[in-house]
Amino acid sequence: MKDFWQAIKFFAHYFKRYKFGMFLVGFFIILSTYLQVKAPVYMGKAIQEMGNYIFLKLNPMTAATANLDKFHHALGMMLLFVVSTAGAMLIMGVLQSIISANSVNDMRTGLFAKLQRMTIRYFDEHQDGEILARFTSDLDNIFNAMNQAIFQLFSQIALMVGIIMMMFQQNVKMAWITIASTPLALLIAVVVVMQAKKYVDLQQKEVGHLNGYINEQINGERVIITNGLQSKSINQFVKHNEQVRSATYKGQVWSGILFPLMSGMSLINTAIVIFFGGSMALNGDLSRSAALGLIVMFMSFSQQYYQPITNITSTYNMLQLAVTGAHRLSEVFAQDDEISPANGQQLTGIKNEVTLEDVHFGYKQDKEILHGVSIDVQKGQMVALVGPTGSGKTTVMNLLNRFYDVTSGAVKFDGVDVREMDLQSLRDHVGIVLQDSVLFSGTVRDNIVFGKPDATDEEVTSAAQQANIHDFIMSLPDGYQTHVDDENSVFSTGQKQLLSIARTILTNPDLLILDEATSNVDTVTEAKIQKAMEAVISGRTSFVIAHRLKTILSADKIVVLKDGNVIEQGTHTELLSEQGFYANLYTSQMVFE
Ligand SMILES: Nc1ncnc2c1ncn2[C@@H]1O[C@H](COP(=O)(O)OP(=O)(O)OP(=O)(O)O)[C@@H](O)[C@H]1O
Repeated sequence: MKDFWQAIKFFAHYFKRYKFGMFLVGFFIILSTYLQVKAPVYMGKAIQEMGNYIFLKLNPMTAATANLDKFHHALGMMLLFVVSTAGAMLIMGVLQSIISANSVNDMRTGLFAKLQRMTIRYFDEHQDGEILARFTSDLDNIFNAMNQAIFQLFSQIALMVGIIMMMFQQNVKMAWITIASTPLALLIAVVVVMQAKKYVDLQQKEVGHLNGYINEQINGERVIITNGLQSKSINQFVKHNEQVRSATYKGQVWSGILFPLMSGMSLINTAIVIFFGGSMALNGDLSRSAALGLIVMFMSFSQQYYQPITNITSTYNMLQLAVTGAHRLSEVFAQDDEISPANGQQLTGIKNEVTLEDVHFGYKQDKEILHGVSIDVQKGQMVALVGPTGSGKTTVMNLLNRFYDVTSGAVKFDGVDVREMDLQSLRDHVGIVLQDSVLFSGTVRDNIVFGKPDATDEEVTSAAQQANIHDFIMSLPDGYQTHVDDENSVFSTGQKQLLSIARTILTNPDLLILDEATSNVDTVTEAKIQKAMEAVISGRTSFVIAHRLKTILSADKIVVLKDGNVIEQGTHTELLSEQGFYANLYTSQMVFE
């Protein structure tokens, strides 16, 4: 129920942007309902007038007075109402399509803009596929429901109320007869819908499992091929697929029986209406032609009356999916934005030093990762962070750029806490080269000038030369204009990092954070990365996460982290002479070199 109200609030938020359109939709719903329920009245009238005409014509005493004027009038009115109903519905359909398409467009833009404002924490805690699903399945479900169910719900409720009112206005007794079977129809509808929902939910769950399985298998294809696990993989897939088939089939059967059941109910109801209408005529309650007109009118009402129940119940699943989608999108919109302090201090550059002062931090409240880390780096110096996997090296980097905030202690630039700084100015002065560098779709040049779009060709070439990637770029068929994207790229992992280094050189950051890419890198590329790193680090305040110790021998300071504590600090020579953890690490690495 909470989800339901949240969905109402969510849709109201977007619909209120289209107040005039919504007003017009409301107007056309009422108009089309009125026209639709009034048409059977004229149909009954036409039949009654035709009956009157026939009775007058058959009687020689009155045959001369018989004419079809009233019949033609009633028939004309019926046609006018039927055509007008179709016209009103057409306009309503166009309006609701416009509102749906625009609202979903607003949602998509709002969602994307929201993602750009969110903290790194959100992206760390949610899988890519999960975030993507907000844009795909959730927005699709919302769009489908808007187009086919939400406005339909309003118009069908209006139609039901309209038919009931019109029936009671025309004949109270016949109205009671027509609606007498409503409780039974509702009971059938609820049972069928609940059963269908059970299997549609199951189907969604099974499709989720199947997609997860496919994803996992595609990612692990190398391991599968290497270990000859193809048949096992297929067998497992067949099992998942069978579960999807079984749930889909049952859901379809239950959803499918709703229409025949309701049509059957509607026909039985029509028979009851004819039976009671007929007996009213036979009992002489009404003239024969009036009774005939009434029967035709209520036959039409009876058929219309079951439409809303059938239509609302058959779109129930669609509405349910839209409520879930709206709930999920509301959750995303409720996430914290990155906070930049009001009137935060502008960072204009590093004059003296960058420091971490007794920093405690944990990604989750109950699990501290860094336990009082203090590091300082003087302007122009290079600090190397080393330590076993999981010791907290990347975490220190995350705090320097304020991806996360410390629990206690502080990260300071020239004595100013990063939490008091304008976030944009901080990020403008910090450059990051990640281990897994990303390429954006575009040309090679676009990828280098990412942080400085107005860079000249000379600047781009110079940055690529310093990063040792110029020659490779020139060997590509279109040079700097070669089109690349992350999935389908001609660049290896190491070359991507070189490109990323060129990108950073171009932005000329005051503080450089570099996570050395050493995995999957051949020795030639490794040597190139080493040279490129030297070029980008030279004279720049920098933090480097080093996996291969020989790349940081010249560091001004090496900080050794273990289990979130700084256990050693000093230059390479100092640490070697200490004969501690670093010395051991270095000696063991040299054995394998
Ligand atoms: N986003 C996160 N949420 C929760 N815990 C995290 C997150 N990122 C890292 N951790 C945990 O924090 C600890 C330190 O991780 P961190 O990535 O800083 O180590 P690292 O020294 O950089 O390791 P590696 O050399 O393997 O990259 C680990 O126990 C890790 O599981």
